[in-house]
Amino acid sequence: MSNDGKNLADIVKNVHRRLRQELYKTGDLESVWINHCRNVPCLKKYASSMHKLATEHWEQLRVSNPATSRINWTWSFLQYYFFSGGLQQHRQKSNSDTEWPKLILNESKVAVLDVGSCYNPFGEYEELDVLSIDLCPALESVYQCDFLNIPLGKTTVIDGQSVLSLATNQFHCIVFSFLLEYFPSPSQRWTCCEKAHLLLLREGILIIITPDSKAAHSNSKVMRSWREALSAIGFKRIKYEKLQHAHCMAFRKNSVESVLKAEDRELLASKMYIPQDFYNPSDSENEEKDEIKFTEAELAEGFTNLPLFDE
Ligand SMILES: C[S@@+](CC[C@H](N)C(=O)[O-])C[C@H]1O[C@@H](n2cnc3c(N)ncnc32)[C@H](O)[C@@H]1O
Repeated sequence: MSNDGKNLADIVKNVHRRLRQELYKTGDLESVWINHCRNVPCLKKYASSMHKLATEHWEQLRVSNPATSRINWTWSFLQYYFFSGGLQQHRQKSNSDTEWPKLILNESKVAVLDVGSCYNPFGEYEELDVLSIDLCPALESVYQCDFLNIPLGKTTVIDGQSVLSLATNQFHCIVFSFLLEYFPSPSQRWTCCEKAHLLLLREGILIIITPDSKAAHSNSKVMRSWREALSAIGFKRIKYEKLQHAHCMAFRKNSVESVLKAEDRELLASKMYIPQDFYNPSDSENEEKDEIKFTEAELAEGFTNLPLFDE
């Protein structure tokens, strides 16, 4: 990978790392997140670096080897599920008699919410009606919105370039592409997944893509833990594939509502961990304190192996 690509990937990874360090130092998740959202120069630098990294460097790889692309993977899954009988197959398997949402029949478009979109990579597909949102958009086609704190209600309200609220039971698909590992805490990842469940129509799809250049099995316990947590919300994993640089997963919203007790929610939220959550560079004993064991290499790198970075 070129030096330019490495520098851009470093900018992105350093923001993730700094958030984790701040949380470790203060233990105050709310203040860490508020301060981060106020740091506009940092958010803007991240947005332009991520945009450039994806469109100038990863795009080359997508052209030369389409099977490595998270965008292609997502599109081909959505084609299968919404236009080639996948939905009906899974409906039969789950013995559901739910009627197919009218929106699809009327407009022939899949309503997609792309969270943490950055540069609207799914805007290129005519069959998708995409609402792209980001904490700090890189392009005007993406609306500003902090998904962690956005109110959910009866209608989606957009004011200028910002989304002020999102309507529940509205979307056929929600995409978290390289989003969840941005957050320093499992509870924030869990909040995102719970919100996705409320926003999706029944039988809708949550796509989760998380970067990892290692072999599939090396982080299989992490992926299994996520699957268990999501299952408790009412999501069934119906597709998993390890691409060269990412885990790609499709979860189907099976149940309409999930009633979870506060203590269960806390336990389930902790299942949305990533290896770096356990890593503290200044305390080598930290690993010993945690129930879940990782090797030194896993702790140091974890999911921070962004595509192309280690080539
Ligand atoms: C690694 S980038 C991924 C960009 C794009 N989805 C892709 O696959 O290339 C993560 C993005 O998530 C955005 N993000 C982080 N927290 C967010 C939040 N709470 N609400 C909305 N977007 C958020 C960041 O601003 C950043 O653009």
